[in-house]
Amino acid sequence: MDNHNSTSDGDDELQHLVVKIVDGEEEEQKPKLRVSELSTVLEPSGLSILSEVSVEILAGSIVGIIGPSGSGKSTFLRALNRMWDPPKHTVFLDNQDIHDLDVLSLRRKIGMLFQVPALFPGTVADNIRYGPKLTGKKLSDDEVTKLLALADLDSSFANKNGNELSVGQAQRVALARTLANDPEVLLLDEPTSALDPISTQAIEDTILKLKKTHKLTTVIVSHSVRQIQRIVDIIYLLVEGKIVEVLRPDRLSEASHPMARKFLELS
Ligand SMILES: Nc1ncnc2c1ncn2[C@@H]1O[C@H](COP(=O)(O)OP(=O)(O)OP(=O)(O)O)[C@@H](O)[C@H]1O
Repeated sequence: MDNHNSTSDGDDELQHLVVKIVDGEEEEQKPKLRVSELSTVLEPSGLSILSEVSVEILAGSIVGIIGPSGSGKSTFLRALNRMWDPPKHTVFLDNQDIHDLDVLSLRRKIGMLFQVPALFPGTVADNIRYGPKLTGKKLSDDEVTKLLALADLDSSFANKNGNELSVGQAQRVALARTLANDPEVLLLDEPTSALDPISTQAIEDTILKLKKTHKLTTVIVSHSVRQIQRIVDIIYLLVEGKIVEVLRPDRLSEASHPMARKFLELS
């Protein structure tokens, strides 16, 4: 771990900072996710992707992960809901080791959205109903409409086929489909990098709305430093598999790690 900004459990200064940023008050907030000394080594090559990453993600906060290409951002994000299986005792949801949860229910609690939406064959409504159906729940037309509205789509989309949609519309449907599972945490892996500005804004607005209305915890990986500054409460800067800086969005220019400075200058 570099000395710039430690993220270890004992770092009172960081916790203080995070609590203030998220709430605007000095109120104690519980960590929703805790990552403890997460290291990921690829076998058999021995390539190290993540190295002793320790962070706390507070309930109801929006956390941004930025860093150069190949620094391990997606791997970190995927480890949080076992799309990439982390070692045991390294990732905790509400203080419970995620390995102690059934993987499907974990992924319902921790939903994920990728760079390019992949809709299932069928209508938009079929896609949105898919997750709840797996647990025996059939969403009503009204519930589908509400989920569409949450992702800034009107009810006329419900009967459209996935292949009639633009990428931006499909991404909003993918978001509504993820939200249909009523997740507690949303993982977003460069969710708007393939989208036009209007769809990008719709996704950003939805993320901010969900924070207010549902106190949803969100972790977003983005190459857009501006996007990160627009929506997140706290930024983790990942370089070569290590968190090298923890920064407030309005203080990004204060990054001191040389790689971090270079990355920010070039972004
Ligand atoms: N399954 C895999 N097999 C081999 N190498 C992998 C695998 N997954 C990731 N890597 C390597 O691990 C490193 C980190 O990858 P990761 O996708 O997490 O980085 P990233 O920061 O998200 O990159 P980008 O910004 O380009 O998406 C890269 O060098 C990548 O090539």
